[in-house]
Amino acid sequence: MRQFIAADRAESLLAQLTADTPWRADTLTLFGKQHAQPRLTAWYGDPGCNYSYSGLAMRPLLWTGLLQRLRAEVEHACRQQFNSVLLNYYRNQRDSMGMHSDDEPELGPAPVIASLSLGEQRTLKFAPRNNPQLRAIGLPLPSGSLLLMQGDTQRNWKHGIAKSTRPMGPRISLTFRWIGKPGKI
Ligand SMILES: O=C(O)CCC(=O)C(=O)O
Ligand SMILES: [Fe+2]
Repeated sequence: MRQFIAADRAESLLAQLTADTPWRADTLTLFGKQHAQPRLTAWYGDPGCNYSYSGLAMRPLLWTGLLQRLRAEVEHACRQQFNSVLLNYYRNQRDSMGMHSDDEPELGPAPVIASLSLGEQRTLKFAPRNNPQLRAIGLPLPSGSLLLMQGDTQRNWKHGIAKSTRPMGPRISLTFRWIGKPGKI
């Protein structure tokens, strides 16, 4: 994790993306039950980068100029290509992300995910999946930071963002991914 963009640029990106993104409020089906997703999302990618999780199939929106510029900067910093990005919008302290691993088959055996944080600092909790000797850790993600998850991170850990009782402002995360095209995984 490292500081990637300056605080004032992060603030203006937050404002721009909040206003200009066609945010979705989705309902997930988990074990046959319907749940409103506790945050808003938007999925962008190259044509054909379809992604599905928790019973939700998502077709990508076409890249905007702004997101393409950010993708190029993140690719340069990570020396890694990304063909899609999932945006998460946490409106306040009541929005959250349940504990999960990004281990869908589309992402391949060792997913590389670069996550850019804008706005309110939230803590990404990591909990071990199958090694009881490992302890959960909390990673605070300041505005403008870039987190790279790769290798066995998804295999060995779950991660998520808990609700808070402390009032919090909005946060957007941009999670850049590589989705294997059918037949190329
Ligand atoms: O908002 C975050 O930092 C976490 C996002 C995440 O885990 C995901 O999009 O899979
Ligand atoms: Fe994730």
